Amino acid sequence: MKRIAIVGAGAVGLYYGARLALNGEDVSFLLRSDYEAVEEQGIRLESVHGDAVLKPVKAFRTAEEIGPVDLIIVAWKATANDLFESVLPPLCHEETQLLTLQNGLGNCERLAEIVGPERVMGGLCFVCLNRLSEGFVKHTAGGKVTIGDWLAPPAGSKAEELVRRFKSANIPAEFSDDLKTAQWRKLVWNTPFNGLSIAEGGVTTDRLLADPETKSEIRAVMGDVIRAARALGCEIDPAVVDFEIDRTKGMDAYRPSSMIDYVEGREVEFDAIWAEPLRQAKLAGADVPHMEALASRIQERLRERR
Ligand SMILES: NC(=O)C1=CN([C@@H]2O[C@H](COP(=O)(O)OP(=O)(O)OC[C@H]3O[C@@H](n4cnc5c(N)ncnc54)[C@H](OP(=O)(O)O)[C@@H]3O)[C@@H](O)[C@H]2O)C=CC1
Ligand SMILES: CC(C)(CO)C(=O)C(=O)O
Repeated sequence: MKRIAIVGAGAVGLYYGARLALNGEDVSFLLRSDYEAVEEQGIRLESVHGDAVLKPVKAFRTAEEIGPVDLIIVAWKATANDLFESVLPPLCHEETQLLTLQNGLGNCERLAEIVGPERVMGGLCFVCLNRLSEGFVKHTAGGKVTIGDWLAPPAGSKAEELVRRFKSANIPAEFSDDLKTAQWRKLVWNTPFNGLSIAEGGVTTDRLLADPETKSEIRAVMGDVIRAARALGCEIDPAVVDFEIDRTKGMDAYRPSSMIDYVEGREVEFDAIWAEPLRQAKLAGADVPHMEALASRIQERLRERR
């Protein structure tokens, strides 16, 4: 059987790791603050796709204790990526594959520097997951994971095989043969909603949509993201703007992951979700004034918080 390690076992890592383990996969979790609770109570999922408990859990405090695995799933915030160089080597053998489920841009590139681009995959999670207490994840909406290879393989996609394993574990998943476009497609949501939830001082998505001014800003930022993607050769249908706004209405008072980090005083994934997309947009010559203004407002909020 193939061994899997979850690096960053928060909302996303606990949820997908537990689903895979419940389907018989050999999953080890690298845990920090949740270690004791998970050892005692296991991982508990309350989910629109069915509640579940994983117990016992293969729980570890260090990568060295886990040892080499066949697949590493990275699900910590991009703000922890500087630790890749120390955490990943003990988990790798010569063919270990890596899947990042992180939001934003720049994560695959960091992994590719360590193991080479052909072993890296990216997954975009169109899902609402919150870790409500240690080892306990609530999954309130959505569920699809779009998985693609960072470097299009000459034959036999690793990502396609992984999609099959995710689906068999009760995780809706689809394969993308264009990971870069899929990443920008995900940013169409994260850039405005995660961003304005911080820029407006820590507010939920229902409040952003209830205010005509912020709602119109959401549309404008989404337009910029789609324009930036196009300048980089990634075509996104502008109809996704209405689709995403309607989908978000169904999430009620949702707290985007970056907004939770902001209100709880933790580091925010600013580089991955705003700075790097903006840098790439400008390099490609895209006119993105709303993305730019939003990034400045977030920086201002983060400065005030210090
Ligand atoms: N939540 C969601 O619905 C979605 C999130 N995403 C993306 O997925 C990624 C993960 O998000 P999410 O699960 O919400 O984040 P969480 O904050 O819930 O989880 C991050 C986890 O990483 C762990 N971690 C951080 N640093 C280390 C370290 N040095 N060693 C071991 N563990 C560490 C944290 O441990 P500790 O608890 O000890 O700090 C925590 O368990 C992000 O990129 C996010 O943008 C994408 C789509 C949806
Ligand atoms: C957009 C969403 C809710 C998943 O669809 C997400 O990525 C987040 O909360 O960060």
